[in-house]
Amino acid sequence: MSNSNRITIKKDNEPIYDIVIAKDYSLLHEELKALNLTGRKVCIVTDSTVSGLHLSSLLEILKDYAKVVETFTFAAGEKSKTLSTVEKLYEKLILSKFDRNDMLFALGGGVVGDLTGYAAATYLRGISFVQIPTTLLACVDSSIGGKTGVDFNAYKNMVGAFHQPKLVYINLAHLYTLDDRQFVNGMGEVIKHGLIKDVEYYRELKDNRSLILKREPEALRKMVFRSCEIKQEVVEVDPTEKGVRALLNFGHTIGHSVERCMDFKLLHGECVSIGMAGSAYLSYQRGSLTMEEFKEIEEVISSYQLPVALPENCLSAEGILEAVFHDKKVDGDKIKFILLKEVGEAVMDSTVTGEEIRKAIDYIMKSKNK
Ligand SMILES: NC(=O)c1ccc[n+]([C@@H]2O[C@H](COP(=O)([O-])OP(=O)(O)OC[C@H]3O[C@@H](n4cnc5c(N)ncnc54)[C@H](O)[C@@H]3O)[C@@H](O)[C@H]2O)c1
Ligand SMILES: O=C(O)C(=O)C[C@@H](O)[C@H](O)[C@H](O)COP(=O)(O)O
Ligand SMILES: [Zn+2]
Repeated sequence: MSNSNRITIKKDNEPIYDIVIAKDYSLLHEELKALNLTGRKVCIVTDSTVSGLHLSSLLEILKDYAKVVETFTFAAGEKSKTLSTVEKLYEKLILSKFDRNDMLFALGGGVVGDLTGYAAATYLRGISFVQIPTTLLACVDSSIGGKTGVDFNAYKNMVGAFHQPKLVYINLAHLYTLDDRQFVNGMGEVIKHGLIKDVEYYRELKDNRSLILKREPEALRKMVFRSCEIKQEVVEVDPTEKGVRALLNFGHTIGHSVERCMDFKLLHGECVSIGMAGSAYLSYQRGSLTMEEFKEIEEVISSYQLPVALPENCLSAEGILEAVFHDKKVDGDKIKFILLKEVGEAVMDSTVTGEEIRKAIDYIMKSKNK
């Protein structure tokens, strides 16, 4: 794995933005100079938890580069990822007279990043934004690739836009204030990367579990770097999800539905983990995975203390199936379902029937968390 600390995301071979992976904020200064914020206003958007932990250090740095530094803080959690929070942010930007040359900084997890990106995509028909992800999930997944948006009527990411950041700056020090549940939540997306794209990486995740769970600095840096590379490989080829980008949705069709049906009491990475177990079951039923491979996937997910089964007696299979057909992968009366062709290679399949998905849901309802 690379010792580099930079990944450049390109479009048609032209660089569009960098992901910088650092142990602190020391590399941010050069990046801010390059963004040329002189005379500009910036607004740091963050949530109520991150603001108490990490806002002041970023604020102090930005004050040296921008004319005005505003902050906008909203209540932490998925339930804030709505148009009404975006409206409050628009109000703040209008009152502070933000113009098209001013910039937003998303400091937080995927909720902050998705919401800030959407506000940036739509305010004045589009202003620039920077991603400073502070959860593992946001570092390896949501801050990269320009998918922005909010939930609507509790349906996930129903309103959104593709809008690429100017920079993704990962300060790995932030990952040490995450509690264990939030840390392993991000491992759901990391394991997904191995399963869909890189069997060797999946095996490393299996073998290096104790170092990763301890957040040993070099193991963490390497893992974040490799996951960012995998996300890069996919989003560069297909930035607006016309094709292969859909593979990043492995586990999400069922996962998003579980998130909604659980009223967001389970976290995104936890629901994706349950969804991956269901989708791996379907891949096994279709004959592309052996029983041993399928069981190993469940074991690897469980070994990170992530769920592979639904909590007992709390959901109806019908309700989950109904919400599956409202997710964004519906194409007429078909659903673009992501299966594993083999461990380390995902494939999109539009022939998966409602009956098959129902069987997978029944499986994750009846199976037990290990
Ligand atoms: N755009 C994309 O490509 C993409 C990809 C994956 C997930 N997502 C979205 O991302 C969201 C999930 O992201 P998330 O798991 O980061 O959730 P989140 O943003 O809600 O963060 C999780 C919790 O951790 C807290 N937190 C954040 N950083 C912290 C830190 N350094 N120390 C202590 N606490 C911290 C937050 O306050 C929050 O309570 C979902 O809405 C999901 O749909 C988007
Ligand atoms: O970047 C992508 O593309 C992904 O699908 C990454 C997912 O992990 C992420 O949860 C994404 O927000 C889901 O996209 P959606 O289009 O199904 O809402
Ligand atoms: Zn996801």
